Amino acid sequence: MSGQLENRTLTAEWLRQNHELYTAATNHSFIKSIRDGTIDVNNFKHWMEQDYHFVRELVRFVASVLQKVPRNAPEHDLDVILGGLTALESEITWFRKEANFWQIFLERVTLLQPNKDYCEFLKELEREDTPYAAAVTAFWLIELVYCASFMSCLEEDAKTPYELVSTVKRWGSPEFHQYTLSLKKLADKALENASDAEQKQAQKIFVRILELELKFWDMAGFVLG
Ligand SMILES: Cc1ncc(CNC=O)c(N)n1
Repeated sequence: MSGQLENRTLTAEWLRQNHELYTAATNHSFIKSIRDGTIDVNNFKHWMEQDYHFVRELVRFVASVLQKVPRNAPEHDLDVILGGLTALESEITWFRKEANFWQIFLERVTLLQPNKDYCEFLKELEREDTPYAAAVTAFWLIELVYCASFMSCLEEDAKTPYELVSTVKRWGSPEFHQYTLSLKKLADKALENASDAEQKQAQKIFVRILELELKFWDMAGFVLG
């Protein structure tokens, strides 16, 4: 019964409608190569240098979501977004530490086109004319793609290399999963209260995020030379 109710939410419906794209974004060959231990370390380093810069733009986006939380929302709603924002601070510290370990020079990275495109899209979402419902739905989905992807690398039969365990735990842990469920609740509540036009806008953004996540993995798993 509760399962049925859950599946009637807009986020669940959109996941069903876009099942193929969602699966492509969460079962990418890059992630599979981590899971089966065959990953080329250069691909991993390549992903990390690009992702660090993406996350810096993500901070600005999450700050914009925080500002859009309705003042009459329960205190808990703001706390969830604030928790997401503070987690990004330790994430940035973690990226720098990892970069040091892998001998990556983060300040020398050239942003590749798929990363630039994604960051540009985040900037659009940061604008005032992107309603809270669309923004919080986007935020949930951005986190969900990483969670669902990296969770698979922690399954019992996964052969994730030891050096990558801290990475996959960052996004694939049960705690991170719980956090994505909290975001999903915020998204569904906001979407329920949104106008038809706002729901349509959020749905478009939903599809765009999945496309951008997929292209981000494609970029990461491909190293020239
Ligand atoms: C491209 C991309 N999508 C989602 C995430 C996960 N959120 C925060 O770290 C990420 N790091 N990078």
